[in-house]
Amino acid sequence: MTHARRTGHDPVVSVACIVVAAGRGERLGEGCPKAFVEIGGRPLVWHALRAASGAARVTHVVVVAPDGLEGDPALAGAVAVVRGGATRQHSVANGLAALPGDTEVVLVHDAARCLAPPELFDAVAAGVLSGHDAVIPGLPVVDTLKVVDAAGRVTATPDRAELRAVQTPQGFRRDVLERAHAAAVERGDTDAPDDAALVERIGLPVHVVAGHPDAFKVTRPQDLLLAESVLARRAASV
Ligand SMILES: Nc1ccn([C@@H]2O[C@H](COP(=O)(O)OP(=O)(O)OP(=O)(O)O)[C@@H](O)[C@H]2O)c(=O)n1
Ligand SMILES: C[C@](O)(CO)[C@H](O)COP(=O)(O)O
Repeated sequence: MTHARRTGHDPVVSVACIVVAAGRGERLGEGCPKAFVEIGGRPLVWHALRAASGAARVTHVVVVAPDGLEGDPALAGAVAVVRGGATRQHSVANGLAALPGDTEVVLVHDAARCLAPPELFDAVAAGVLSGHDAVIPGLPVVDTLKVVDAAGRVTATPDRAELRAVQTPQGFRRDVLERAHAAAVERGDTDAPDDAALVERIGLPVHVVAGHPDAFKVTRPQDLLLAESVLARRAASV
């Protein structure tokens, strides 16, 4: 995990993955940081780190951890562990500051999307290595979405065919992501919904590739049941 590997493209390209794991998990309500809630007997962040490290194109993994948990054994194997910030955006910025110097491509991944498979990391990295500035995985939405005003009135029904539910890992040329975060600081933005939104704000294109159903975000209690069932399905298929 800490060695730059051949990616199929010469010369060797260093692809780092920042796993953000410093959130509180208020919607999950387990009373501890969400990334340290366990499925299959291991913390969510352990599963996320394992998947990122298992991707053929990922050469380094940096974890952004909650205060006081930087030394947790679940994080062994990361090239660096840094402390989280007040928002996801701040946590990613802390991870960016800790990247190995030779990093050219950065993937940013939510520990909460703990079951995203290694192939998804590779597909996103491949998109950046093929020349895109920013690549994100997305799935078609299954519900009809409405735009609603403050009074609860529907103001629009967007065409579902044009919408995607986006996931992580999201991949970027390192210089692009650093520029996007620096511009956010200059504008005073502190809580971007995702990193792609910051790249959009500096006017650069973001390319969408196929997402994966297992890359869902553990957000509410029922998501833990789904995660356990995905692990059981995987165990049954080996
Ligand atoms: N200050 C923060 C906030 C979020 N995250 C990370 O960003 C990812 C996506 O965030 P989310 O699912 O919203 O996690 P929480 O903020 O923990 O959830 P909640 O909003 O329910 O408290 C998670 O892996 C989370 O650990 C982070 O590293 N630092
Ligand atoms: C980054 C993300 O997972 C993309 O879907 C999502 O925006 C995180 O949102 P949250 O509000 O932090 O759960």
